[in-house]
Amino acid sequence: MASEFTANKPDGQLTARILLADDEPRLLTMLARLLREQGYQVTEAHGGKQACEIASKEVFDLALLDLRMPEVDGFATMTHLARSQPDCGVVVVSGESSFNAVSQALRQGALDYIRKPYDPEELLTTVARVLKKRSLLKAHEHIQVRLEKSEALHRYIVNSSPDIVFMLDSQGQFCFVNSKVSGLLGYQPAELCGRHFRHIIDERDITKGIYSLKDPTISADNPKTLELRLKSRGDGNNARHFEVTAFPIDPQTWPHAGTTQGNGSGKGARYYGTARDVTERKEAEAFINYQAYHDLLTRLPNRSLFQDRLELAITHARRNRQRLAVMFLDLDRFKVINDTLGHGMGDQLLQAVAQRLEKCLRKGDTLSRFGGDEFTLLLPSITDEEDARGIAKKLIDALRAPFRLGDHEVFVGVSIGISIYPEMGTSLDQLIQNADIAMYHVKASGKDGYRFYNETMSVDATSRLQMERDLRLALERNELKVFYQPQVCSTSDRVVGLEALVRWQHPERGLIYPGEFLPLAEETRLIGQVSERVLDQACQDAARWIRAGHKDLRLAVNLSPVQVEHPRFVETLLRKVRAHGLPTSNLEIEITENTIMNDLEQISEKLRELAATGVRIAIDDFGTGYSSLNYLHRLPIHTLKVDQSFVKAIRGGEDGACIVNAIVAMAHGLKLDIVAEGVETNEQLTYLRRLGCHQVQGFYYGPARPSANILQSLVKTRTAAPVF
Ligand SMILES: Nc1nc2c(ncn2[C@@H]2O[C@@H]3COP(=O)(O)O[C@H]4[C@@H](O)[C@H](n5cnc6c(=O)[nH]c(N)nc65)O[C@@H]4COP(=O)(O)O[C@H]3[C@H]2O)c(=O)[nH]1
Repeated sequence: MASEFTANKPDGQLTARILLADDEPRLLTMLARLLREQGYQVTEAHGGKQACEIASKEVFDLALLDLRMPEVDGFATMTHLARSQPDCGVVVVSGESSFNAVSQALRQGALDYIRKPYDPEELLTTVARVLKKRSLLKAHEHIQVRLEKSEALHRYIVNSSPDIVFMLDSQGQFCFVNSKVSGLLGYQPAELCGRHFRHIIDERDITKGIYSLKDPTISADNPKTLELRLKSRGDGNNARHFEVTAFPIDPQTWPHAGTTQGNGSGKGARYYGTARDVTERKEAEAFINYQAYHDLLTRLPNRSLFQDRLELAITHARRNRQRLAVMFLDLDRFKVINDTLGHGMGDQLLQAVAQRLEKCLRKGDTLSRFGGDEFTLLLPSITDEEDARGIAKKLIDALRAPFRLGDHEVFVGVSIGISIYPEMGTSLDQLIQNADIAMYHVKASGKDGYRFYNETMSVDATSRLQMERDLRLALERNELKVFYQPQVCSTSDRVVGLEALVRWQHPERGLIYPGEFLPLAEETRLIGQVSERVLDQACQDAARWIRAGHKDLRLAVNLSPVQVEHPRFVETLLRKVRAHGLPTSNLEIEITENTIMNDLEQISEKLRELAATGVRIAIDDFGTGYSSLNYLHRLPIHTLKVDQSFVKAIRGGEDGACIVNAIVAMAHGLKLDIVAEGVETNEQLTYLRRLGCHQVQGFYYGPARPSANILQSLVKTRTAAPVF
């Protein structure tokens, strides 16, 4: 039970409550009067027994007790008071002056001893002193309790902080660290106290950490904030990122007393600091940064990072008079695979390609994904072109083996253009652009190879761009026309078929032949639109001629690989043919061996589907490609078209003639029709007739003509003169 001085007198003096216990009524009354005169609140007890009873009900600040009292003496009363009112002070006022009695009273807790008869002045002085002492003690206790509460609150706040809070001594050793360190890094505060702070800093940041505290400009008003990696306990590799703020503290201002509880007392502290875990933020920043400079699919540097590195490499090469190489790589057949097998497979393929390419490179080289199926490569220090040539060959070889994508095995090639600093460009843009131009020349000349840039290529590139623009316009303005070349029966001279051949009626350049614009159309994917136009027009024209009475007329249409490899090729083709009312049995599609071999499995299925509807299939330019007997009998092929280069060789027993012989024999053996292309002379015609090649096509019978000229030629038969 706490005893408080409950009221103040008007003059501000405390009014203490005093219990008097004496068995002599006269002395009791005198003492009570004396004390009351001083303003104290006095309660009188006649003997120890009554004192104990009163003390059980009322609260006192001080008890003045006689020792010798009947029934319950002063010692017993003290014992009772100590139990019931431990805060009540006791002063003994007794005639008993033996040493034993006095010392026992003091041992039992009496604060002072006044011997009877007492000097009133002396008694009042003692009472006032004891009360004052009691009051000071109470105040001290009160402050102590508040301090403890406050310290507990602060400790709670510090330990609940989301940050590590620490203090270091002048040597940089921990003298306090909050318990957050255990959750974030796994250390117990007690094991860190006394250890140097470098103990928890990642090796890479130790110098930075140590020098930061030595900075003469840091102060409480100007704390030092820096990012440090701190090691987790027991796992040096697993560092986390912290934003550490630290500043020196004036030791005079720091209360040195305190409990330790394992965290350290902060004694001797010279620096105070906090460490905020910013690992997640750093990781997010690192990821954003990575994303900004990398291609997430292949994990290769992206265009921006490549350009940064190239810029640096150029500066370095210029300063050291060195050379460097930039390569522009474009995959061959990627678009077809991507369209046919889907983008998921396409992505897998790009990843696999990137891995294979990377294996060919040295540390310091930068391979980047430039976009789509384009990659760029920087070789920062090469001695001469031979170095670049060696790498280019290695890259081409690396992609030669087939790639396994699910159940499919696919082949991709790569076309590589190379520019060398300083001979083939001195700036970033020039080097990349020239490598790109060189790459296009590889594509134009048959793909899967490499070329170094030279100045004549730029002219081509400019005209190529112009042509691409023109071709788009041509599609819009309907400048593409379909011409037809007859396929004639060599024995009857009757026109049995017409081959549709596209022409571009250019407003300025006149008639342009497909050899000039189809490769570009293939590269730029415009081939899809070009082919649709031709197919539409040709089906429409042929259907009209068939309706006009030429019901056996065969229409031969060339198809590009891009068309055939398209996933919905069969469906699209049949829809068009039927839309124009052309019987499928009157249509023959011409495809090259290379188109078939690009993906034998897929394409044979499509050809079977088409053949089942009556569409005929012809192999164009036969003899110039694989000429594999293996696929001939596995596919629904109706016609072989002998390439005109072999027909041209029918001149007095050249090898070409032998090839024609072989092809015709093979076609007979396989029961296939055969059409010889490029027949220009009577000699060739006679030779082919004798060989049993009954269908021919060529300038001998006339070139391809516009549709307006066709109908009349269909009714004519010829003996010696051309059809057209
Ligand atoms: N020297 C000579 N040449 C002759 C003779 N008879 C015909 N030619 C030419 O030989 C080519 C035959 O067509 P191809 O082998 O299918 O070769 C075609 C074909 O592969 C492609 N092509 C033409 N039109 C189309 C089309 O609409 N779509 C697709 N995908 N390709 C086409 O372009 C190639 C070239 O077509 P063209 O320039 O029209 O050239 C045609 C034709 O004009 C001759 O007696 N002597």
